[in-house]
Amino acid sequence: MEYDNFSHYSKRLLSANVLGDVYVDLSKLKSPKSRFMFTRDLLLRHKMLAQTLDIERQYDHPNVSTNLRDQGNEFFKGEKFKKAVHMYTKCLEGSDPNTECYALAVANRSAAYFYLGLYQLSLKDARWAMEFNYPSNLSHKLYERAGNAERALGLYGRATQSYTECLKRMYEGGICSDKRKAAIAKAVTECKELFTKQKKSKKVPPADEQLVGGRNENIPALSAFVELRMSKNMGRGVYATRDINPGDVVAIDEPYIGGPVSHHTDVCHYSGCLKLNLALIPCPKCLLVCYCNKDCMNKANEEGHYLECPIMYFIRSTPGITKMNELAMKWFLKDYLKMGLKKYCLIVDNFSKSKIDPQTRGFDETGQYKSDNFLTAYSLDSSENKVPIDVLFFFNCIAVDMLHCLILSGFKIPKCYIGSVGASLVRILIVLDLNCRKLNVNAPTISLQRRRQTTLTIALTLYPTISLFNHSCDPNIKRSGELSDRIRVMKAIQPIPKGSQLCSTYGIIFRGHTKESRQDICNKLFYFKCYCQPCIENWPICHYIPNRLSTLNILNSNMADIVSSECEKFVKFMKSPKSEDNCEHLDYLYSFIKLLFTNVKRPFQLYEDCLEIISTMHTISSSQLYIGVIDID
Ligand SMILES: C[S@@+](CC[C@H](N)C(=O)[O-])C[C@H]1O[C@@H](n2cnc3c(N)ncnc32)[C@H](O)[C@@H]1O
Repeated sequence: MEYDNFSHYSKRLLSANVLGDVYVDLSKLKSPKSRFMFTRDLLLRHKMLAQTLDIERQYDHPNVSTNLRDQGNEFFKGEKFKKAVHMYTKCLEGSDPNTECYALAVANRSAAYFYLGLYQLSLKDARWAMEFNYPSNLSHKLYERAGNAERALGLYGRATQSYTECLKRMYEGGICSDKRKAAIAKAVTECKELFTKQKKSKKVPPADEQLVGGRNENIPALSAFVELRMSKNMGRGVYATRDINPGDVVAIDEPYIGGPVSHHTDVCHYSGCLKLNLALIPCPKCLLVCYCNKDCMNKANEEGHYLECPIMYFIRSTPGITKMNELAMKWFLKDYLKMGLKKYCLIVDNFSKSKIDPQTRGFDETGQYKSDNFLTAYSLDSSENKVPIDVLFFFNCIAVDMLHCLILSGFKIPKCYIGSVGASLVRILIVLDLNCRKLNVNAPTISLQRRRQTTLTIALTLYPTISLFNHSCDPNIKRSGELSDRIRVMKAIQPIPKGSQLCSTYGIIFRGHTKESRQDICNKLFYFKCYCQPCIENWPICHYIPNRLSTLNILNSNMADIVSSECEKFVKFMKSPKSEDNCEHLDYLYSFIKLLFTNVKRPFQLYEDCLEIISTMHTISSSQLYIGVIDID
């Protein structure tokens, strides 16, 4: 099963001999609220919920921590930096983060990392130490170290700021020699110069992308050249109202909610930021979420982190996909704070009672579909009635567990609202599961290889407008631009004639998987039978795709010679070394794919090759960005 610890709740019920009835009873209940309350009663009755939020955290005696740190210091003096890091880490594992010893050990480890040449780790620890109880009269040392690490990483803008802060603190403390101050002042000047030089040599960033034809009147994140239409097999979908060309921008969407995909990822936890940053600072209370800076931290608190903070540890121990559970709680708290409990419950209750029109789902009363609107996100596909009963029960249990912890932490919720909030959490979990976790092909990503074949998802993000696109195993639109950006730009990668549907891929394309395995994936992950062209026509996979022109695949015999000579040119193009200038190549590739689109029957190998090159060229490598992004603008 693809959810972690899926049998967490069912196993315990099974041992109490009640599980068999549970699924039957649950499936008889028609309203989400009654299902939630049923599950809650069950878990309470079988004492499966936490009694208290007190964590029995045993710290070492302060003497033990100090001793470990001293041992680390000895290794450090002897220039045995690896051993020093090991000792400081041991000290940190047993120390109370509220003590000076903890802050000193983090700071010392930062120094050891620096000497090992592990500048990113050194920087991270220096920033962490600043957030804890590091003696303020010594704080200039941390800023100097941060500056040194940033300088070594080529982050001259950040280094200038750190050295300047160091100098300021040296003067305030009045303890450093003039010689030391002069050295730091020199570092400030040098980094400033390097930063100016670096800025000048940086390539001009790509121009801001614009939606082709401007914004859509009713769906502002989509192009004016598309509209929503219903189809029997796919429900709602996005269709072209004019011919759309490869390279045209068809959607620019912002996430409704988002968070790092794992706590090991260097991504800011604040939903409105989600930037990569090698020197994130932790929330000083829970230490479990990290931010770029105080500004992001404050904004996240305004959106509800202060309410989830006391239960962060417990959410992290819930089964399922912890990061998704976290995101669900974050989503609820954000909207609870925006609307207040009464209004929130009224809205979610009305939603669950009303008959949903599949065509206008997610549009507001003024006829707008906006990605920043609660009901737009809340009404995204949740495959009503298709989610298996065991999965539905599992999500209900998680929602019960999380809400129970929230209440234990002091969150006030009148009894009459428990069912509404709980049921809304279940819906949020399912919407997130289907539209952001499994559909993470659109999520912010970094490349692990220069050619971007392998990427790593760094954040879970819910894009309400992009979620309107149906899936095709032969997508004609794809994400483009910087892959790590939280703002997602979708571009056409093939010609899309007026009246055709715009489809992205949910992660599978026909070239790599047989029809059976594609259908299997769509069914298992998204609960639908795929009705895209390659599935209906059973297109062959990769090595069976025709790679020669013949009377069988030339659609227009008058064009045969031109197509044939252009194909020869394209083969030469593929073999030739490429310059860095993508734009120059893209114009050529767009014209070639358009020629094949109208004249050759698909699938055809050169068409598929051209398509792949276009998709790759539309995205910007972020391997450099992983470092560069944290420098100042
Ligand atoms: C993210 S939503 C896409 C928008 C959705 N059609 C709507 O009405 O809002 C995903 C759902 O669309 C439908 N869908 C998407 N691609 C499909 C395909 N290739 N074949 C059949 N149904 C599809 C399935 O019902 C799936 O659960």
